[in-house]
Amino acid sequence: MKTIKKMIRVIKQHPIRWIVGILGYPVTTLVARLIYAYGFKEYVNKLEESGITISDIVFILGLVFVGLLVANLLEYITAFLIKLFRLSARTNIQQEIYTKMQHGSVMETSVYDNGEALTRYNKDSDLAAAMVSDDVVASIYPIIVGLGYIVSIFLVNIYIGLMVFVLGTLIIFFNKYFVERHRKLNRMHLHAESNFMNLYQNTIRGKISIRLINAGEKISSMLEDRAEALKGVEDKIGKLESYKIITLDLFTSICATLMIPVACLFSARGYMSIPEVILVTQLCRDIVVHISGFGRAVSNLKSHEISLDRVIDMMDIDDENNQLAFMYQNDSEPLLRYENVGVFYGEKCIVDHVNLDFCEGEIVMFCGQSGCGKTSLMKALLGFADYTGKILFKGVDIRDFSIQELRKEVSYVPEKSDIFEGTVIENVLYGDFEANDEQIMEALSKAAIYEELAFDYAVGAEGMNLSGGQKQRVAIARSLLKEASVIILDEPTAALDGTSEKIILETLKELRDQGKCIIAITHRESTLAIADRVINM
Ligand SMILES: Nc1ncnc2c1ncn2[C@@H]1O[C@H](COP(=O)(O)OP(=O)(O)OP(=O)(O)O)[C@@H](O)[C@H]1O
Repeated sequence: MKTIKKMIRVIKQHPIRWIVGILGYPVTTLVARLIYAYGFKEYVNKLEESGITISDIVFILGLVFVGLLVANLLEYITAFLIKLFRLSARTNIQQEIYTKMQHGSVMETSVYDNGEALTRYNKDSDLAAAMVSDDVVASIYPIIVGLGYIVSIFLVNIYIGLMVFVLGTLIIFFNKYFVERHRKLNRMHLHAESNFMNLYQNTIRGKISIRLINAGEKISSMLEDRAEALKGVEDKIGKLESYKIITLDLFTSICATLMIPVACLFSARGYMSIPEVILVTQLCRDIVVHISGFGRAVSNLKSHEISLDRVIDMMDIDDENNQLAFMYQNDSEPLLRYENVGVFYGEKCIVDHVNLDFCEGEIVMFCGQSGCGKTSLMKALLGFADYTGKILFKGVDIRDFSIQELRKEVSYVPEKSDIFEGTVIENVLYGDFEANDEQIMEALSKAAIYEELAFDYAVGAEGMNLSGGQKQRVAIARSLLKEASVIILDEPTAALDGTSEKIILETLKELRDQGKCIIAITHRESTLAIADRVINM
């Protein structure tokens, strides 16, 4: 029941396509086979009649041919529909994952590091889509078609029908053991794959550091170990599949073969005609194929359910609070107030009982021991860390209005900003995509970067061809482009030379004079010098 509920979540986006695709394919296949069987029977009957003409035979065969053609055409259309469903289901899942990574709570999304998020986005979304489409078709198909065949055998001879039914049920029960083993191994496989991907991603990201500390060999050997672990699980899956072939599949095929002498015996005793023996033999072989297919499909369905669970985990991430904006200015209140605030990462309390006020038109600077929680206090305001107590913006508890609205009012330059692949201008535009050239130039010049980097200078991935100070200044220019009333800067001048620092500090003073609230975290004496207030934590 739980599995069905999970599946419905994906199916409900294209229900018609799914229902027609799932049921249409096996039903039309069954109809095609029945037309064939009926045509075969009629053909044999006619051959046994005296006075049969060529035109009678042509008429029967023609009728069967047209019937088969229509049934096959419908079969292909429904097969196409289910393929279409699979593709759109995968795209929808990926889109939801992508959206959650963008809009889900930062605290929850940070659990998924790069490798894990990528495995879920690429592999799990594909397997989850396969589960609700191909695996369901592959499970229903043998039930509908196989049952149709068993009924046909019952109609020919009830005893052989009963034997086939009992053996088929027995084989399905044996299959259960392999399904469970396969599911366990598949879970291990996904885990091993994520493990490998995580380290692989880290080696790409940290390629410079790895060279600097001469850790290449160590990392390579760790990667090899993880690849080996992955291969180990793949070997186990391969062994299980081979074991299944030489036990269950062999048993299934022996059962089907045994039906031939039994049918011959029935024929010798006069209970069946020779054409019926041929028909039963043929149908028994088909049933074996369907029973094996059913086993494989259920096994895949159960294994792929793990992937569905993994993508649903991500799809269930809560969106960041997006209540309606509810902002008003209460002049008697400070712009920003921390009331008895404690910041937490999970159970870990970083700071507690913090009471602070920040007003318009002032520069407040934080300094204090590394790791004492300066950045965390700012992260709480931006919704990146859990907190207790109250944070008030313009007199209103920030929990009472949307985090998106709040972020419009706050510009934040982290200690290490994200620099994206693209031009300088493209990087700065993240501050305000609507900004015009003049505004961009002003931001670049106030961030002391205007003369140094051309607008269209091509920035490499993660800003690899920019100096530390240039990255910092591009990030500051980006934050200046955003019209915010609070500007928070984490170590804004740490990587700057004296001249650039001077320009940035002038800019901060200018912004303060325009009524902005500037909050900076710094340890640098020359930067602290322009503060109206210094908070020592
Ligand atoms: N995402 C996180 N999960 C768990 N602990 C965290 C997380 N981020 C920071 N911490 C911990 O919170 C504490 C405070 O970190 P924070 O970055 O706020 O310090 P800071 O005062 O800004 O330090 P610095 O001056 O070195 O930047 C540290 O002990 C850090 O290990």
